[in-house]
Amino acid sequence: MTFTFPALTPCWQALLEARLLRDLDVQLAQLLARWDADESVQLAVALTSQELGRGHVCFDLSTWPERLAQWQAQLSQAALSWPETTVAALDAKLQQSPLVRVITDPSDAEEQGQPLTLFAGRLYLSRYFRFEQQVACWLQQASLPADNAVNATELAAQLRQLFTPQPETDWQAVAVATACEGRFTLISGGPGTGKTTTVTKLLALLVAQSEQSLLIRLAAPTGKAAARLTESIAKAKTELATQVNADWLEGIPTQASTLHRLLGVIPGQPEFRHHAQNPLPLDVLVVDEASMIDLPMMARLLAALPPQARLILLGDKDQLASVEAGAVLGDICRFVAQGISQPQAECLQQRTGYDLQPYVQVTGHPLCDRLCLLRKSWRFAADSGIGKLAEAVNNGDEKTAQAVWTRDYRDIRLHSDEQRLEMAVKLAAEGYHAYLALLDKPMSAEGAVALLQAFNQIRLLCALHDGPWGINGMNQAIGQRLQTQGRLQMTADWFAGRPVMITENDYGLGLYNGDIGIAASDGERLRVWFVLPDGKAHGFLPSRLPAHDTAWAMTVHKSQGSEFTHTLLLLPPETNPLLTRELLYTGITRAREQLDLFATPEVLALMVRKQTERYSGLVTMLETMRALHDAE
Ligand SMILES: Nc1ncnc2c1ncn2[C@@H]1O[C@H](COP(=O)(O)OP(=O)(O)OP(=O)(O)O)[C@@H](O)[C@H]1O
Repeated sequence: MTFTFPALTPCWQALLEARLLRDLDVQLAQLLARWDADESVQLAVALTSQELGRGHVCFDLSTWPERLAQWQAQLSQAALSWPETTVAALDAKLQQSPLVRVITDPSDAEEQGQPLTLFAGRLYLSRYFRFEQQVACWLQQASLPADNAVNATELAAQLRQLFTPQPETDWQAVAVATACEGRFTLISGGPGTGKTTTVTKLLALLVAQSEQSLLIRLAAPTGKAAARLTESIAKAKTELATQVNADWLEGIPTQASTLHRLLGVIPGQPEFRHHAQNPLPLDVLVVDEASMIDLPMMARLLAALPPQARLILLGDKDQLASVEAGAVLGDICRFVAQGISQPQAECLQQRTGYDLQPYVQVTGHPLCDRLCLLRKSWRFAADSGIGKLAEAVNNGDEKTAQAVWTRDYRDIRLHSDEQRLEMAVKLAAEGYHAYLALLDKPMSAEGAVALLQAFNQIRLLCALHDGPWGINGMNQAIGQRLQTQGRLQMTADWFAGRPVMITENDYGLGLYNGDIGIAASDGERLRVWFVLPDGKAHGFLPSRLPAHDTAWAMTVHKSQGSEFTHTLLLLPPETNPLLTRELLYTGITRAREQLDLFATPEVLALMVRKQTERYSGLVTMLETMRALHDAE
């Protein structure tokens, strides 16, 4: 049976034509209109679909009047006839709708088949409500006191072995002491705050304390982030080797995998091989770059953990949230502001010797005791402009973010003049000469490792895809410049020196979204060389590659999980919804030693002010569960 959509009313037609709603949003509303003809309910359905496309988990009803006002301002009066204009009236309509399941207790798992769910003034597609509910229920359980009793005296002694006592609180020691007890720990920190160092010490301690051998797994959301975790864990293990017994380190794996690979992809299906009925075989799971995990992935990951396994999430709460819906790490980290409980402060003081009384709040959620913030960056020295700029942007401190450019820091440069686009092309092309110089002889696997290392020294990051200020325009401009300079011969689609980024996972080839490769001849044929997780380079024929883009320029979103010695960050001259504080902070912190920023002071100021808001109900859900639990 085929379903024919009724003709659109002028109001819907106007919203579509003005691109205030997408076809998909309108079609979903129309499809469900068979069961509820109320127009305000239909508009709420369309908005819920639209919000998902924008990364929000739900439609927050409190934004309804604002949305109607925006529409009103953009549409001709003739097209308008809004049914309900107040939040209370819309809420009441939704509560009565046969399409909507109304939830008051967020742990209520009984399914009634409605496609939409209303909870605490938020309208969800029911599937997304279930994802959020699964995550909240897991976190609620995991924040209860654990029954894995530790030997307190032994633990305190081991912590002293790993951390030399400091005059000020050593947050790394506090994080390790926190994670030694409990099923879940989240460690958030900016670049170079020692997340990998801390987790390596933690794993060494867990190995030392365990009577049986522990099965530990390391993972990250993308191939690139997994490769970086592999690299940094190996480095941290080497640094730790002089400090601890060799057998403590032996149990720590050397390879990290992507979350998709860990969970086991089934080709053509959204579900994974590992789930609640077939849990992952592991005792401890460490996941890095957790800010990139979207809500459905987080729900599936948590469902696949065996009941007694420990989960340690690492990430930077201030970075861009996941591309898909949700901001789970950011949501959880909102509880950091609530401090820690009195018993937790006492326990941590016993273990580490640090006085944490100033952070005690009696009314905090139990989840607060599972969160750790690393506050000191070891990567950026006191005279680092990158560090100062990142800090000012992150704090929303517009004045300092402007003043840093006048302080003669040698590692940051601002280009605001009219010629900045041309300058970005020039600097990027110059920076890429170094890797192109390595193409003068047939490429071997060893040579390709060096080639990719040279390419990773510098990268141009853009906020946008399209237009001259986006990656498409910049990739074209850089290619042309290198060609004019005689560094490249772009005779066809594929040419020696073309860098590409993979944009979809190919499990068969072992290439993942975000992987970077470079085309170079092995003497006989042109191959595209990638460094695989084992650290070795492998050359693929161009025709075999999954979807890819040229990668002299990449978006800030795609650069998450990567760092470059020299980063060029190009921002467009006009305002755009994508220009946010999180994007600016993420772009700046991709730079290890040198940052060239191409932007007007006005756009920078606007970005420092504009924090991303992702609508979700996770925090309210956790608060409600706790209140209901306390009332029992
Ligand atoms: N307590 C410490 N004392 C001295 N150096 C430290 C300390 N903690 C970390 N470092 C050094 O700081 C650098 C960054 O540490 P690490 O890689 O653990 O940070 P990270 O937060 O994981 O970094 P990234 O943001 O790059 O992922 C490393 O060189 C590490 O050796």
